[in-house]
Amino acid sequence: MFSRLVRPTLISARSFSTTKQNNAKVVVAGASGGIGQPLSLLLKQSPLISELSLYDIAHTPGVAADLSHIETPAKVKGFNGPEHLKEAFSGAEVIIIPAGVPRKPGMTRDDLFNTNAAIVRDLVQAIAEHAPKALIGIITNPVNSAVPIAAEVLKKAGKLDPKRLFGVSTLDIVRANTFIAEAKGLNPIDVKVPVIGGHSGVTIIPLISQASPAVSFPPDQLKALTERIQEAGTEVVKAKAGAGSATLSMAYAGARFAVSLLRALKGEQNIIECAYVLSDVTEAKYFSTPLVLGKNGIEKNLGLGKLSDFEQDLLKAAIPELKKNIQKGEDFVNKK
Ligand SMILES: NC(=O)c1ccc[n+]([C@@H]2O[C@H](COP(=O)([O-])OP(=O)(O)OC[C@H]3O[C@@H](n4cnc5c(N)ncnc54)[C@H](O)[C@@H]3O)[C@@H](O)[C@H]2O)c1
Ligand SMILES: O=C(O)C[C@H](O)C(=O)O
Repeated sequence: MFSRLVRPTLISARSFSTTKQNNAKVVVAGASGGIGQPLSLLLKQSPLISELSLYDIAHTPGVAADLSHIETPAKVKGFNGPEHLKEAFSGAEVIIIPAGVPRKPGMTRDDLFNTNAAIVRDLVQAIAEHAPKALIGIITNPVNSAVPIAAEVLKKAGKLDPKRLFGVSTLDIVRANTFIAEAKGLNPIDVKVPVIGGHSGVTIIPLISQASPAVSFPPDQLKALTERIQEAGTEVVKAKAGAGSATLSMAYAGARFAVSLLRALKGEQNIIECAYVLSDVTEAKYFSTPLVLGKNGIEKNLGLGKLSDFEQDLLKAAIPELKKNIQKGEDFVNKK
């Protein structure tokens, strides 16, 4: 089934005029940041977007003015500060949230909770008020807790539609594709590796046994590759040495995910992405698996597929950590 994973083409500036267009308003919340800026740049190139709404608490007018000169149809508008949330969010079909602080060396994603939980809560509260039908993609870490926070806020507002809320784990898939392609001398464009679970350390579960094309590795190499995929975010944090975490690869992954949502909204069939969503596939209430996307968000959850013994053990290790992260997010909204 994973051969049907679809990789979007991020269309270059001049090719848009012959391509079918859409009228979607897309919001990037956190648009001035390390992820927000390149993500907005990539989205500005999509013919599926008629309005690109850039929201942040700093620097948005400059980012919007800059991007607005690019010769593609998407109209760019910048909104600075919470008093503009209504205008920024109203009528949006897709809202992608990369707002919040990134890690420094030595930190875990969970160490970001104290700062980022409130940011996600407040932005999602504004979505509940101004764009309750939007498809929401949460990039902000810790994703494992941020998505439960968003769900609880939406639930309290009577606006939760579990089919429309996603934690963006696409970067894990992008990395798995890249690393497996490198190891086997393949073109990464042809490689599709599902990555399930959550988005931190042991909760990231690459399903290399389900890769397309089929690949196999001796046990020690399989373990090393799996651990590299699980720790790839830390690899970037260390390399950036205090200047943040992955931004450019995340912008690519975020654009890939947003474009997949838009293509599905437009009625394209067989759009499949893994994402961290409300789920009854495992004991963890939120879990990432491959999803068929459609006009209303999740059309079908494709579940785990057949796991190898090695992957079963990864799943066992992930569940307690996921449950803890989920509880922490829910408690943040409900036990104040
Ligand atoms: N899901 C993933 O795979 C993944 C990958 C990389 C990074 N991340 C996470 O994405 C987040 C952003 O990373 P970054 O490198 O872009 O950080 P950054 O500090 O460069 O940018 C964050 C932006 O958020 C803005 N912001 C802060 N509070 C806001 C609010 N209340 N409303 C709107 N905007 C607000 C800031 O002004 C800034 O422009 C971090 O939490 C990071 O851990 C997730
Ligand atoms: O590692 C981080 O803190 C950022 C992100 O979650 C990543 O996987 O790159």
